[in-house]
Amino acid sequence: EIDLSVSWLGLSMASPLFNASGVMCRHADELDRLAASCAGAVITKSCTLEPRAGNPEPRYAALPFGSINSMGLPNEGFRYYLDYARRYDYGRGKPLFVSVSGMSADETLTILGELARLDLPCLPEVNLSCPNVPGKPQTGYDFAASAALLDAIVRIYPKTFGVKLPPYFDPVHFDMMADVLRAYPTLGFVTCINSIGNALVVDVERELALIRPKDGLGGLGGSYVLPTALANVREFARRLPDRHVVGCGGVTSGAEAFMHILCGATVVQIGTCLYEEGPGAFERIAAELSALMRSKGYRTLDAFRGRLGTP
Ligand SMILES: O=C1NC(=O)NC(C(=O)O)N1
Repeated sequence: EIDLSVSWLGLSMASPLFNASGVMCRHADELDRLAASCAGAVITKSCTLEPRAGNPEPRYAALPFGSINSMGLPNEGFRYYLDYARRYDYGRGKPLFVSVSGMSADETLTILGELARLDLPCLPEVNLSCPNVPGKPQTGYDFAASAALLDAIVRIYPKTFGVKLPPYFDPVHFDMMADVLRAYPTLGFVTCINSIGNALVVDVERELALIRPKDGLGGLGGSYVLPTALANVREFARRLPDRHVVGCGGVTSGAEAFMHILCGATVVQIGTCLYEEGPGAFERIAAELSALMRSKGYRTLDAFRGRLGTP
């Protein structure tokens, strides 16, 4: 029988699939719905110190092959998510991840300090890559700022944590960011990728950008980003063999989840497809993945994880 389970970072998951931060995870009822679905884990919307309404609408648009968004970190504030993490039923076997995206390094450190004090079984995913707060650069594209933040984080957060990375597009940048990340032994996982930032989609008939923030600039998600996501998964998995890579980007089917795992992903997050299809996507994609594995004679994910070859 096909076994889709994953054991990693002291966690065990019945399915390698869960939501990408930002999708169906801003409010407690959404998070509960994810926990009740076939998702193998749950991650919260990136939180900031104070609640945020986010950017003016329209700020999300579905596209023929994915999505564009400039939400601007709308969230209930970190205390809301820490409270959810306090009340969460870890016994049901679905890990909880808390995404953290302070509006400054200090905010991120304050949030992580509070999280450390609670000493809960949840793990932080520190978002280094939100492209949608006007005037706020993606930390992940500034290697010195990333190192400085990580230096400060490991001083106040003693446990295992992860980071959400933006996509990189040059081997030199894969090398430079991997060199930064390698220096932090408690960095247990890197999530590749966040949306491809600052894309522009045009409505020809109305001669308008599709979304309002930043005059139409927003993060690209969905099928458009799959090849870039796979490259980032494979390149970071190669460079950080003793850490886990969480694959994210362009997963709409079992075959695409298979691709991410073949490229080295331990587990896989689903964003745009979840937003458009709903939590039934987890069951469908898991069933498709199982069927594909069966057709190839693989019984477990370990049988093919990281085994992508070159012709
Ligand atoms: O990290 C993020 N990535 C995105 O694509 N959008 C959200 C956001 O805008 O809040 N944040």
